[in-house]
Amino acid sequence: MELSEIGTMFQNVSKIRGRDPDMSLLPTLAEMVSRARADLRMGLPVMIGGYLTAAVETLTADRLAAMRALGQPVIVLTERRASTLKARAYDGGLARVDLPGDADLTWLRDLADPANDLRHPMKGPLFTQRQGDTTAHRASLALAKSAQLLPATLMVPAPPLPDLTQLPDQPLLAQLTQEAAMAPVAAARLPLLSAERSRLHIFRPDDGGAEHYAIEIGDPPRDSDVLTRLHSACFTGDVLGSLKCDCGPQLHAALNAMGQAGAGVLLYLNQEGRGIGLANKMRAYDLQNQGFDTVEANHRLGFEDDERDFRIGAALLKRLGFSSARLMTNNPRKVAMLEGHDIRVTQRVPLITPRNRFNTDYLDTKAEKSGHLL
Ligand SMILES: Nc1nc2c(ncn2[C@@H]2O[C@H](COP(=O)(O)OP(=O)(O)OP(=O)(O)O)[C@@H](O)[C@H]2O)c(=O)[nH]1
Ligand SMILES: [Zn+2]
Repeated sequence: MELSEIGTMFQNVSKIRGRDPDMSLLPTLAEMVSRARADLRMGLPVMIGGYLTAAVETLTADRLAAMRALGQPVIVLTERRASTLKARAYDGGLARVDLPGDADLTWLRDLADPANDLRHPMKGPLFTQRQGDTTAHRASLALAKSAQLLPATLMVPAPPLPDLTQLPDQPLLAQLTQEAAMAPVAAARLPLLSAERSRLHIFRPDDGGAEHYAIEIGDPPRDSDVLTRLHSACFTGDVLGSLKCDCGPQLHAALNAMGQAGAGVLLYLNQEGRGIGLANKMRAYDLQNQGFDTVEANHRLGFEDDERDFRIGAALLKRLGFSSARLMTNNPRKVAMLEGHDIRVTQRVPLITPRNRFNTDYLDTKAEKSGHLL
């Protein structure tokens, strides 16, 4: 669906309702996408282009039957998941698998979720499609990921259904890759153990995504290369003190260093599990208990190694008025990203924390596969 058609669609809706609303009261594309995320998480299908689309993870048996009644559905998987399942991905990054006539909800869920891969390895033969436009299918996976669901959807061509969220495929894809604008919402003084002179700032993106935080220690001059940490949320490490990763110790080491220096900015980005969300991170941990490393586990779930959008860090620093940083990290990608988005990194400050028997393999994998300097 073209952008111009969205306007027509809205006009039709207003005609149905028998009034002529001010267009500014109707949802924008960004708002429709945010609504669609919530729909998929609840198990409600959405329309993407000409396809009725449901997330496999939240699909119910009734809705599976109803989708089958409309035609031949396809299961859309990322190439990562497809390669684990030995399904051919002809579409560059994704595979469209024909839903077999006898497949039930359990079969479908096992296709999306690798939890039982080792127990029931054979899912096939899987027949994948190779012709036609895949824009809507690509958009469906991007939407599922942004809803922090498993990247697996069920799609079937269908006429528009009233009351379902309707999204145009190409604009949806563009919207999901666009950088969100960050608005400051509130800030207040917050004395910390590591630094009594601290402020917590809350930022809200304009795309309905998660809020992010900045902890400003002291009063760093805006023209200085401020001591900076980009920290990604880790509920297990930051809050529970998990021994499986280095997040908790890194968080506190960074705050302590800033406290001692008397100035710094710690950006707390709500990108749990390298952007896949806590539920998927726990799925990844379950796979790690089955013997896969942190990168392999992400791939088996259908994700890339790292699904974070690091542009957010640069956007927040700029919002706070900084243009250069001394960055506390072992991850060269964070340095490259900031430099690529107009933040000069004058120094990389290593942030090495102690190893233990639960995190040592994880740290080795970060060094070997993700390029961390440990
Ligand atoms: N998917 C996944 N995420 C994990 C796992 N272990 C930790 N994480 C997440 O990884 C992220 C770690 O973030 P950071 O410490 O900011 O980043 P980093 O890439 O390790 O780089 P550094 O700046 O060197 O620490 C957090 O979002 C954690 O929740 C795992 O096994 N799987
Ligand atoms: Zn962690």
